[in-house]
Amino acid sequence: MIEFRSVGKQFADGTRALADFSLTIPSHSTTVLVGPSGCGKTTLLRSINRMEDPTEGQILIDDHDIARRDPIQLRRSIGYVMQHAGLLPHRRVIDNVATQLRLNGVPKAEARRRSSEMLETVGLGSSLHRKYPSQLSGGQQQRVGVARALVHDPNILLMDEPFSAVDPIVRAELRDELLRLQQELKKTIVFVTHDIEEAFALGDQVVVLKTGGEIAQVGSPVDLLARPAEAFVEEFIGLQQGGRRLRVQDAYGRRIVVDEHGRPAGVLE
Ligand SMILES: Nc1ncnc2c1ncn2[C@@H]1O[C@H](COP(=O)(O)OP(=O)(O)OP(=O)(O)O)[C@@H](O)[C@H]1O
Repeated sequence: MIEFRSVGKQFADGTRALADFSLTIPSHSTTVLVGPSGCGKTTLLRSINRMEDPTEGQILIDDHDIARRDPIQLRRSIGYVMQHAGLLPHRRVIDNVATQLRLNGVPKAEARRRSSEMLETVGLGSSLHRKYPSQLSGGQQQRVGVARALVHDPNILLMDEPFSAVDPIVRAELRDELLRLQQELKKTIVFVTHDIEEAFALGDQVVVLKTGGEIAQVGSPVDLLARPAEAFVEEFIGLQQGGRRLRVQDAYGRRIVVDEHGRPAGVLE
């Protein structure tokens, strides 16, 4: 469990990103932080592995205050995936992944074996392992980024808009792949996005943020749709524009679901 207790963050230039932010992130499930640009999502994420330190309040992982942990040790114990995979261009795919283990003191042969297995797990076959990152597609590079983040078997995986730089089809593929992986691995995932569809697809818990890191609502996708806490949430999840209002129409004896424009969206079983 990750717990934010009255966390505040003011940057050196005086910008206040967070004030009195409190949230509990349960273990073994996916929490998505979603909100408009600049609302503090990345700052929240980076404060979990101490890439940023709060200026007020506390963050606890399994009841231990992370301010007391060595930041480098902490960072190495947590998986982190960024928007651009951030791979080392002069290193082969397998070595990009293995580096993570080598830093944690795993011998070279074992590091390569485990890296190879993890690359297979994220859907990258052995023919790609000895290539360089520039020889891979954007989606494949992101998969390497995920493999690198998971290879040392961290309990926590932080993902900062990991799929936003790839095209929509690959993005959907990566999203489905993450759902599959998570069913198997049951990590504590904290996922940042400004895309509400992605938040609904991935999140067990979705946190809708407003500017200044203020929480508009925390709940499951069903909670947000059925009981939006305020107009901001309704608008953010697309209820006000009517985009999520579906209706049932009868056609040829079957019940067809249509959207607000009357376009068919599916069949009701
Ligand atoms: N190093 C910094 N120095 C000063 N201000 C910063 C710094 N990093 C972020 N900020 C500011 O803090 C606020 C929150 O930024 P953050 O990157 O956490 O937002 P975000 O929700 O992740 O945005 P986006 O969706 O655009 O990535 C913004 O106002 C931003 O300009």
